[in-house]
Amino acid sequence: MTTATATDALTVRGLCKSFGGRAVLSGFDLDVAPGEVVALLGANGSGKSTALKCTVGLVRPDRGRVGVFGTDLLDGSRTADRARTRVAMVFQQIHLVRRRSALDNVCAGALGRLPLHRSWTPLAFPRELREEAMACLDRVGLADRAHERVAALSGGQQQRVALARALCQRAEVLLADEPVSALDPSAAERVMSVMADLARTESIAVAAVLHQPELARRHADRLVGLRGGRIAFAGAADEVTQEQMSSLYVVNEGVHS
Ligand SMILES: Nc1ncnc2c1ncn2[C@@H]1O[C@H](COP(=O)(O)OP(=O)(O)OP(=O)(O)O)[C@@H](O)[C@H]1O
Repeated sequence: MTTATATDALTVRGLCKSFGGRAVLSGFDLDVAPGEVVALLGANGSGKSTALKCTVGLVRPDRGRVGVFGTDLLDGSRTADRARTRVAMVFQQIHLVRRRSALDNVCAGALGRLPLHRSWTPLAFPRELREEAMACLDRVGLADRAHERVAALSGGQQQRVALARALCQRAEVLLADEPVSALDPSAAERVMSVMADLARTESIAVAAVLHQPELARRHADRLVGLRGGRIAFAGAADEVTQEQMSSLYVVNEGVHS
């Protein structure tokens, strides 16, 4: 059992989830500190996405606890809802409004923290917010594309817009589900570099599901391996052995794919 420290941004304990009586997650634990990048690795069907979705509340776990800076995220309270706004999620299939500009999409990241008494339309985003969004785009190297429609950007650029949107949300925890799986190697490298740089410079706690072990080793501080819904290993990126890594991808009768 892992022990949470006062500095952890994200603390996950004992998550369990079954679908149709079949256990897909059995006792998942995770701690991520501000500024730290943790990569979740594992074969298809090992439970990585379910672990992230349970963590953010998109899937209700059967058991377990999720804490964000000490607040229980799953207890259904208003405090939990507020704590959830500190968490952003980035997916493989990029959830941006394709016909809107990159800048509008980034501004939309702030909707959760804007006053609720007026409904914001892209034209009404306040000037300060547009400036902040522009600074976020600049942080991911896309200030010069701010006014282009998202549909006109490449997959890697769109994923960087998604990261800028998380920045504009002022997220302190970022969960990324296969953020680079659809990208070519050089775009994947760039997106991971940007994500790791944001983690370190903005003190964001990042947990990312990755399918590329070497990319994970290069950009993550720690690696967590999942096999058949259980943690197979967890350790510093430079200490996890090649054998441990390879063991995740061995065809195994216990793994659901
Ligand atoms: N909503 C659902 N209903 C039923 N089964 C599900 C559901 N979501 C996930 N599963 C099953 O849970 C298991 C784990 O799925 P999950 O998507 O978490 O794995 P993963 O490690 O992320 O896989 P991949 O690398 O292929 O994305 C799989 O066998 C999957 O079919």
